[in-house]
Amino acid sequence: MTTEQLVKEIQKKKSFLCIGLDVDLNKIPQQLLEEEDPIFAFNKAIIDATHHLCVAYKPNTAFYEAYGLKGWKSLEKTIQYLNEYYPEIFTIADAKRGDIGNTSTMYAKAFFEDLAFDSVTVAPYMGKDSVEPFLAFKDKHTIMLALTSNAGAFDFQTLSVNNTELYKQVLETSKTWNHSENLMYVVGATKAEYLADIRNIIPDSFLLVPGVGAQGGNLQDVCKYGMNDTVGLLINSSRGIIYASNNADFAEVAAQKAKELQLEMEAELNAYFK
Ligand SMILES: O=C(O)c1cc(=O)[nH]c(=O)n1[C@@H]1O[C@H](COP(=O)(O)O)[C@@H](O)[C@H]1O
Repeated sequence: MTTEQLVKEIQKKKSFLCIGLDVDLNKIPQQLLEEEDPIFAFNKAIIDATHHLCVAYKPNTAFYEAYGLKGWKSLEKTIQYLNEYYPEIFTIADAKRGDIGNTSTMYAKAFFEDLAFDSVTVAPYMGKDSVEPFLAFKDKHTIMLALTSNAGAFDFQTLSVNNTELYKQVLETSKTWNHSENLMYVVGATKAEYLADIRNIIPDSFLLVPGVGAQGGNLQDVCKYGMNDTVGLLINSSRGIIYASNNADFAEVAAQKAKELQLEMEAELNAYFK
């Protein structure tokens, strides 16, 4: 999917919501455990109930890898279902990969070719040759960690290097890489006040912003500092939406939660583009 197609979808739905499909069998309605593939059954119900309110889904691969072959199969069925029935939706494999170039190429093939995701998250720690193999794929997007939502973000990401903070150096340097137009960046919603500085370095890039809902990030603050003329934001909530109920009405209640966020996003879009 191209960035232009993503922006069109945001404008059409008045939403830049990304729903995280982080499925934990201990948290889903227990009657689903009788299904042949409980993870896929859960995802399908959530997707069917919420697809009109969001523009992206982000399965975090950890929640699938934890269940071995069965989990990987559920991930494959989920992305195939999305690509077949909701091809307008932007898909993110949250895998946080990155390795020597030769290995990164295989990671890129796994997520972009075999599973056919639109994007994958990567870690920048191994540098240019670990990220460029992902960037080489046309109309695919590589979402690199910049400033993450967790407390440990302050262990390394904000340390001073070259008289700047490491995450800022990561942003600056990554702009010089081949096909850097295929980069997006992760900035945690819990770090909204840093977005003004971040926008000075990467004014036009899309940002994936996780951390509203369960982690306490504030949507309005993220929009205030992070929105740009093409919106430039995908705000993710996982647990806050998919586990809003663990009764038979889970999909319906998830849709209500998604609708609440969509309405807040619509208000932000109306204010910015008035
Ligand atoms: O790359 C991510 O998506 C990510 C980066 C980050 O800084 N913080 C963060 O929470 N995430 C992911 O975003 C999701 C957040 O989930 P909730 O806290 O349940 O909304 C999880 O899949 C995290 O792994």
